[in-house]
This record gives sequence, C-alpha cells and structure tokens, in this order.
Amino acid sequence: MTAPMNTLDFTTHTVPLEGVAKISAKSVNLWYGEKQALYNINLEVAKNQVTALIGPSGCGKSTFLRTLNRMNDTIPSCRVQGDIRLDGDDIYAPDLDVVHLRARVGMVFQKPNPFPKSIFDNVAYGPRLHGLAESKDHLEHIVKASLERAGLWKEVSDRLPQPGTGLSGGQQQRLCIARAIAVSPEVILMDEPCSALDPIATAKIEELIDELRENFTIAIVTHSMQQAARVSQRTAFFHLGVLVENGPTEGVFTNPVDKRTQDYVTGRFG
Ligand SMILES: Nc1ncnc2c1ncn2[C@@H]1O[C@H](COP(=O)(O)OP(=O)(O)OP(=O)(O)O)[C@@H](O)[C@H]1O
Repeated sequence: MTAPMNTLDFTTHTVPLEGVAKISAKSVNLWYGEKQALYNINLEVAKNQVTALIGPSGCGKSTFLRTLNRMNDTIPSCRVQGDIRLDGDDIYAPDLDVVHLRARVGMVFQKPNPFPKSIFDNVAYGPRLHGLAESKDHLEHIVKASLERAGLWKEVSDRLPQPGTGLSGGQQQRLCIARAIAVSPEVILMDEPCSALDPIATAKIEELIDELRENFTIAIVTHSMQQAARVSQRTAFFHLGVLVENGPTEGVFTNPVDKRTQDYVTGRFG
C-alpha cells in the first residue's frame, strides 16, 4: 500500500553490503532547531568503495554526509541522535577528539576552497597541524606524494611557492583533494565536488575518485545521476529526510524497488 499524500513514508529498502562496513550509521535522527531534517537513517558505507548519496534538493544528503565527520557540530541549532561508528568507534562519544576525527574523515567541498597560501603550504597545512612530518624532507615528500595521488603534481611541480588560488577551478579542486589526502585519512567525504567545474575538469576528478578508492573509503553527494552511476559502487537515495533505497549502484538505477526511487531515477521529479 502506498502512503497517503503529504504523509512521510519511512520505508527503507536496503541491499546489505557484501564487503566490510567502514562506517555504520544506526537510527540517525537530526534536527535544525524544531525542524527535523533526517529520519531514522540506517546506512553502512563500504570500505574501499565509493558510496553516492543522491536525491532531490533539500532531501538531507549533505546533512547526512556532514554527520559522518561531525561538521554539523559547527551549526548551533543542529541536534543529532543515533549511533555512528567508524571502524566500530563511536564518533559521537563525549571524549572523542573531533580534530582527530576530521583527520580520519576528511572532506572536500562543493566550491574549491584553497587557503590563501602557496600550493605547497596548502598541502603541508594538515601534516604540520597534526605533527605528521619528522623533518623538512619528510614534509616535502608528503606534499609531493599527495599532489601525485591527486593527479596534480605534473601541473604544479615547478610552481609550488605560488598561491593555490591562482590555479584553475579544476586544479584548485584537485589541490583540495591533495590537502585532504596529505593527512592520510581513512575516509574522504565529497559534497558535490564537481558542481563548480567544467566537463573536462569533472572527468578528471571522476577518474581520480575511481583511483582513490583503492586506498580510501569515499562518500560523495552528487546531483548528477550520471556521475553517481559512473563513480560509485553503492548508491543511497534520500527523499524528504528519509533514506528510501540503498544498495549496489546498478540495481538502484536499473531496478529500483521503491516507487520514489523509480520516479527520481527516471526523471519524474527532482
Ligand atoms: N544550517 C542549516 N540550518 C537550518 N536548516 C538547514 C541547514 N542546512 C540545511 N538545512 C535544511 O535541512 C534540509 C536538508 O538540507 P541539505 O542541505 O542536507 O539537503 P541536500 O539534499 O543536500 O540539498 P541540496 O541538494 O540542495 O544541497 C533542508 O530542508 C534544508 O533547508
């Protein structure tokens, strides 16, 4: 039976993970002030895979992404309930060091946001903050390796002292990915990382995402169903703050179980 109009349907259809869960979210509810934005979300993020979070504008996908490294803590009206574990560690435990958590779970934002510093210092910032480099040589090695992994080294190796803000939009986004990688995170959260980029820069980032999953676990919010289909192994479809469907990407797109997912993937709304 379908839910009557204007009544939230809380049903979630989940195809269980085949691999290992890196992050496990259970019964997550979230409010901004009086307004509830997430309802009883249960979602596992598979290790060394890309999980795409999709859904119409305002459905809560960015909000959910931000619960995974407690970025919502910076919003005073925001209240989170539930249980979120990273390799079994409760990330909302009262004694948890949030700075350490955000080193384990890095983030790349919609608009490339390099610091107003040199290319080198952008990447060196995190390792310096967390005391990860034993010497100047070691720091240079980390910066080079991070830029290489982000596919940017060849383009910037001769201009490391120049400002990061002087790079093209696509290069800036790869610089932000290098900055995230430099602290050796376990998970990288990406919130519409290509929405400010042209198709060529987007294609480069998508290729990079595919390479990165070998070493990292990735969760990506995207408005583009094509992008979700190209880069992810699992997809979670959100609607009105509810996780409607969650499973292998191909199944969600070609054989969705729920009518709300069917309507979204066939372009009937959103
Ligand atoms: N800082 C905030 N304060 C109050 N309400 C917020 C805040 N951020 C988001 N919301 C509300 O929470 C709901 C979910 O928003 P969210 O940004 O997570 O959705 P989204 O699916 O990522 O949307 P979009 O695709 O447009 O970015 C929306 O109703 C939004 O208005």
